[in-house]
Amino acid sequence: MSGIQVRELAKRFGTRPAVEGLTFEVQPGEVFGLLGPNGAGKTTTVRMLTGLLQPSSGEATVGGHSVRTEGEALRRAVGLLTEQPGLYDRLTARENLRFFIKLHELDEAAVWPRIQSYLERFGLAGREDEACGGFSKGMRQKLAIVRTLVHGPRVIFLDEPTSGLDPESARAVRDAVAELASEGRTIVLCSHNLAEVERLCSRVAVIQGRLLALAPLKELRRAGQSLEIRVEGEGERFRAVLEALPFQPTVLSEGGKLRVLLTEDAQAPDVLSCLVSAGARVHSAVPAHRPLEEVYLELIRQGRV
Ligand SMILES: Nc1ncnc2c1ncn2[C@@H]1O[C@H](COP(=O)(O)OP(=O)(O)OP(=O)(O)O)[C@@H](O)[C@H]1O
Repeated sequence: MSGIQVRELAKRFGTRPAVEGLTFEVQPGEVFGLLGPNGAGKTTTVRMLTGLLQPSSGEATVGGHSVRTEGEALRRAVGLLTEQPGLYDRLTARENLRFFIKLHELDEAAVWPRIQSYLERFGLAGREDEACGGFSKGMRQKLAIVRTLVHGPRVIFLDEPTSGLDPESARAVRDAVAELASEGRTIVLCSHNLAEVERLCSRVAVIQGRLLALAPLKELRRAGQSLEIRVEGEGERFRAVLEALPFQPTVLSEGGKLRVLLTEDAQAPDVLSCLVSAGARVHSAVPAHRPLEEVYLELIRQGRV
């Protein structure tokens, strides 16, 4: 079985639970976001799913390998980009990569063309024979990503992959991630960069010691969608009539702009016909999604109570 299947996974350090009751699945070809505030248990979860830490209870299968009983095979099969690039400063980029090629017992001649294509994509081609100690933070990060991909893993865990990268490099990395997913690889992205999560992930889990939410990104954002309407004159004149609609929407007005919070798409036509009947001249009406950040912060707030 490929992809990731997690069932009631938990880790305690001593008597203190770091994470518990984690249950989710990630399909091949999916970019799955693992979100949560500092100390929420993301790293602990990733370490369990990559065979670096034994769970206290529960089970998970990653790329067909049990995290409990097949740690060795699992560690060889997955790709893991950790927060710290963990490169050998005194070795050149090529030597660093060669080290991992040997570790995975791969034929260098066979894998190098793919590695070379990543080096080119990330602007590192031509720098292969320089010592990593002299690389900038971004160059080290990009080399660490190449290293994560050396063995062509089917399941890839990326912790803050674009941290420290300039916008152009960050885009190159995002494009590479999307491409890896389109090749049918399973990708788990841990990130505090919610704009990046919105761009890359199809589904997310929000955790804080336990699962607070597990949903397609679209669904999370739909919670609290709104309609942004521009009318002639002051929007405030229409607030009362809109709030009197059967579904009693919350209405915010500012100058000629009205923001009507909806609970479902089907309410939009009612809002517009109500406005027109009340004599409003409507210039535009645009559905607006609530930014992921707002939904995320609300989930964390609710999770704390
Ligand atoms: N080896 C360890 N020994 C004891 N406690 C640990 C250990 N590793 C993690 N923890 C605890 O487990 C909890 C979860 O930590 P974890 O590093 O998984 O969080 P995180 O979500 O990755 O945070 P961040 O976003 O800051 O990286 C924290 O309370 C942390 O102190």
